[in-house]
Amino acid sequence: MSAEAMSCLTSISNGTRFANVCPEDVSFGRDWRSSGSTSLGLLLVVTVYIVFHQYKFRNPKGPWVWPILGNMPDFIQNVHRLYDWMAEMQLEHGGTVDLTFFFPFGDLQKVNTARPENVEYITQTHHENFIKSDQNMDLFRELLGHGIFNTNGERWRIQRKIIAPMFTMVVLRESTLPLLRSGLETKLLPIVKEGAETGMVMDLQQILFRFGFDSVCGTVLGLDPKSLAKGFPSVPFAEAWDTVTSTNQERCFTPKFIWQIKRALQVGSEGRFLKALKVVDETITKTIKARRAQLEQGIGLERLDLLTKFMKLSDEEGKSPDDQFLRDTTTNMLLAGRDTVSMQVNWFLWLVTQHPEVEANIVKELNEIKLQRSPERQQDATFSFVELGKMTYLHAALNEAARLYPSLPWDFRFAVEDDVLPDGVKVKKDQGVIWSMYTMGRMPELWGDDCLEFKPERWFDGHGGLKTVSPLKFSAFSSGPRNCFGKDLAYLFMKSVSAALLSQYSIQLAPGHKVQYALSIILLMEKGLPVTFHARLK
Ligand code: HEM
Repeated sequence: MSAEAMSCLTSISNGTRFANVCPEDVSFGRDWRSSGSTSLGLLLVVTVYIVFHQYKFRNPKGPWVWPILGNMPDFIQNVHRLYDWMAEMQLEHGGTVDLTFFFPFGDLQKVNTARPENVEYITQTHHENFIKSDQNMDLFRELLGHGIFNTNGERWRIQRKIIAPMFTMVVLRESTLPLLRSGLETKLLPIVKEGAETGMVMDLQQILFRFGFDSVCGTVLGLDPKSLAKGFPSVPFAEAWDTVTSTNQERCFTPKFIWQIKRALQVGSEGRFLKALKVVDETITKTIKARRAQLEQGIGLERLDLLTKFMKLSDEEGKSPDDQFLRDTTTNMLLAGRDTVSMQVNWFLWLVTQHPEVEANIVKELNEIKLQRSPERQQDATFSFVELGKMTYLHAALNEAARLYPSLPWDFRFAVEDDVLPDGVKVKKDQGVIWSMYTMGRMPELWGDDCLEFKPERWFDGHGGLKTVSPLKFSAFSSGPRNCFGKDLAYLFMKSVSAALLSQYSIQLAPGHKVQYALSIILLMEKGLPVTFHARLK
């Protein structure tokens, strides 16, 4: 190296401007100047882009929107506590936030609200502008077909008209409850009894999932998959159903182009989805065909399951529903009724393990109801329809659990046209709008400063009855024309199961276990609910 070059390097290391020190080293100086101006230019472009981006996508209602990444960095950081993160942001920004995911790859910009007046606008007064769009239907079409959850307009209206009358109190009392009581006596209680006698730790979430699946299959298809049995057997239909629902849910948290590539290549979760869907479809189609053949021979006309009832329907021209309608409707009913109720009971029983005073009140109420029984019915492990109606405290406690841990924490629609929500937030055509039942149950302005506490007493009207609360405040079952018409069935299930268990057993959470929800459309517990059962003294 020349002496001049050496002196140059020394100057650099001394921090002197080497263009002055080495006037002869022209090429070195020119390189530096051109790469310096390139860097400056680049910096300027990036700065202008960021300023423009922040101006165009400025987000007064939500976290900082990163160029390219949108809100993905915050999302990834908070994904393990998604619903609480959302609740914190919504409360901080007056109830509504804007979030943008994968901005450059598609329309994943969402308005997230928890304001009751917005929910009323979306689900009731302007529900025709907020629909289940093609984007929504693409996610679920293979599983739900054109069933009630996955349709709009006339097709939805007709299904609602056909299905809703099948959920009357008479039907629940005459058809659903006997099936439920028999399942409790022959399946769930014997498993729990064995667990209590051996003192083993059992996953209550798993037990409830299996019991929920068998019950809903009985109610909807008139089929008993026997998934809740000693040793928790592997049942292909039950396992396929679990796989189908969990992998289908993954799509909701994955950019469309990614799941569509996986779907085309049939790999990963999409590969598992397709395999499991085949098992589900085959089982349901086989059941439909077998039932139709039986009914045509006049066999089983008295059956009480929904499938048989649908098959017996006929329109003005005497036509009964075709196999595709039956397949889609029964799949939608399985989805509606299984995880929702099982998980609602799961969260409720966990809360009871954490609140001995609530447990004591429930047990007192159940004992008082049992005392009114005739002597020959004293030992019945399950409760009658009339008895379930008397369980006011249990009902209040279940409401309270659904307020804090609604089994559907969010719901969403897409805007047909540009719109403005009552709180002034603009929604663009085709944009997604989410409303959060999880946040609504935790808003001090709706429930008071003690809103995070589990207090069944808040549901009482002061005269021994339960308060009537607007679905825009207690939103777990949604509101408006697309509200949940399975609500009475859900309470029948939740009360029957909880009363049968709590009247006989106290439940204790396994020591050291921390309950945390999973990232899922239905609020599940990430690592189940390990508990022990302890028989109550008679
Ligand atoms: C604790 C249990 C339950 C909860 C928290 C719940 C909650 C909900 C919610 C939030 C919706 C609105 C969904 C949407 O906008 O797409 C809904 C709709 C619906 N639910 Fe439930 N549900 C429960 C149990 C049930 C049960 C047991 C059934 C019957 C088997 C049922 C049948 C339905 C149906 C058919 C709809 C669609 C209504 C429509 O789109 O017109 N639900 N439910």
